[in-house]
Amino acid sequence: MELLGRLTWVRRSPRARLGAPARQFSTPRLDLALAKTPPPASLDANFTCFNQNCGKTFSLGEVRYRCACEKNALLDVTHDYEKIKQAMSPSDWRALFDRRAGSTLWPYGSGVWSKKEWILPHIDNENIVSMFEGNSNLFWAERFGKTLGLSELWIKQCGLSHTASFKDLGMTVLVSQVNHMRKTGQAEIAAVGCASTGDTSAALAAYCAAAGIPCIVVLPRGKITTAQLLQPIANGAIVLNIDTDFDGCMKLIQEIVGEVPIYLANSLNSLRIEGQKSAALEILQQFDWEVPDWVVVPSGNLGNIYAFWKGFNMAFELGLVNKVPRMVVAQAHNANPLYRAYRDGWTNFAPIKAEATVASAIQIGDPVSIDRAIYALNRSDGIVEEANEDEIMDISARADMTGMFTCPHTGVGLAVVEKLRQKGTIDRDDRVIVVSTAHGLKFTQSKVAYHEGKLKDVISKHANQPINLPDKSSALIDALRTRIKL
Ligand SMILES: Cc1ncc(COP(=O)(O)O)c(C=O)c1O
Ligand SMILES: N[C@@H](CCOP(=O)(O)O)C(=O)O
Repeated sequence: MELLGRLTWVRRSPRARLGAPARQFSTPRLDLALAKTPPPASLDANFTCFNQNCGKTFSLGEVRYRCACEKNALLDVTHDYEKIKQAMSPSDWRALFDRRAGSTLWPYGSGVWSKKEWILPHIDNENIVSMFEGNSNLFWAERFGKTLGLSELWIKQCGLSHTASFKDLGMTVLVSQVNHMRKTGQAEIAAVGCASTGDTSAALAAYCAAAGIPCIVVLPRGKITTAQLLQPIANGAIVLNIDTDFDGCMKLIQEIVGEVPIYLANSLNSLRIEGQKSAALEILQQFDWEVPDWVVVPSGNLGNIYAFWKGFNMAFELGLVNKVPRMVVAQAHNANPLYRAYRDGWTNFAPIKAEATVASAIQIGDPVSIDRAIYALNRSDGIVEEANEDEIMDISARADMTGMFTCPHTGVGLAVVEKLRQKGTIDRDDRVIVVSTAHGLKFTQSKVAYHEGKLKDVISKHANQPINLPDKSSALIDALRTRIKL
């Protein structure tokens, strides 16, 4: 059945304006009933060992984060691609996802649950914990792109979300599965817990509060922002401040979930990946299923780069697109274990002691998803690049002066794009997506310090200080004359 539909929220890409043919759509809207299409009964998903030679599988109803094999490998949520292909044609899947996203059809309006069949097909809709996550803005940074010599620089604003970071995407899936397991008696789970640099904890606290499930967050004391600390406090989570760094917190949470019935919510748990991969499918939808050339992801624990690749690759394997983009991991120089391994030709990966960085959420030296990240980079002709503190804050300030309000992690991504453009790795007309992983309003401390010229290792070349004046119009005009031609 060929389905026709009007994409109500696809932007006409610059290529269309530049004369390249953009796909024309018919005007009739898809039948509303289509969007409510129940998942084909045969679709399901399982945990599978990430080690390709193992083959062990486990029910998603099990409390399990790693395989039982001798490698104790991570897991991956796997779907039966043949059954998905048999269920509907690629064009029908595209049309179904397009019709649902952004609608008020529970739970399908969510950017994640509009792809339910590709994420958690088995879960009862009433057990889904969703706050309309996803459907984030894909912003054409036309003016700033020109300063970098790019005609198609786009920002996927995953930080425009319920808790102001991309973590909501994975958390809706994980907390929904926990809710489902508790409601169906599949497992005794007293609470859900995570270690965090501040965004995972914020997302977990919000979704647990929405579900009425107890939440525990383990945080590196003094190393997260005020906004990040306030979120789990406000959502009623048990907030444990530990005198260590994130890597120390990650070690602790893994120890306690092995001893008491607390369910682990870090992206070591592959359920998180399933939700986060939906942002890749959204990018394809927003470009009318055209595949971008580059996707740049600021990275720390390395779950998100794999999630994005997995989303693009699922669409490719299932015939909805004809390729995957080149993936780029962007790291802060002060927390760059993957960059070091890449620079040394993948000969050896060694955890490091991550140093303080303005990109505080990626101050991670011992990433749990190292194998996943390398797997994704090897299958997308991927690149790893880094940016130092001055490069991060300088380009953040330049981007902000074109209307953005970047978090420092977005700054890492932009700085890496600038480097790759300057090297000629990225061409002028390549379509480049930088994933903005959080909202700048969660990270104001570093921005304030930048404009006050108080950041270590940073020259505030674009500092913009407020002018304090008496309440006299003449004083204001005099001050303005020093700034603009009147
Ligand atoms: C704002 C922000 N950006 C980027 C990242 C990196 O994502 P990942 O840990 O999946 O590499 C994180 C968390 O780790 C984050 O909180
Ligand atoms: N930046 C993350 C660190 C943990 O990453 P996760 O993928 O394990 O959740 C955070 O915000 O805590």
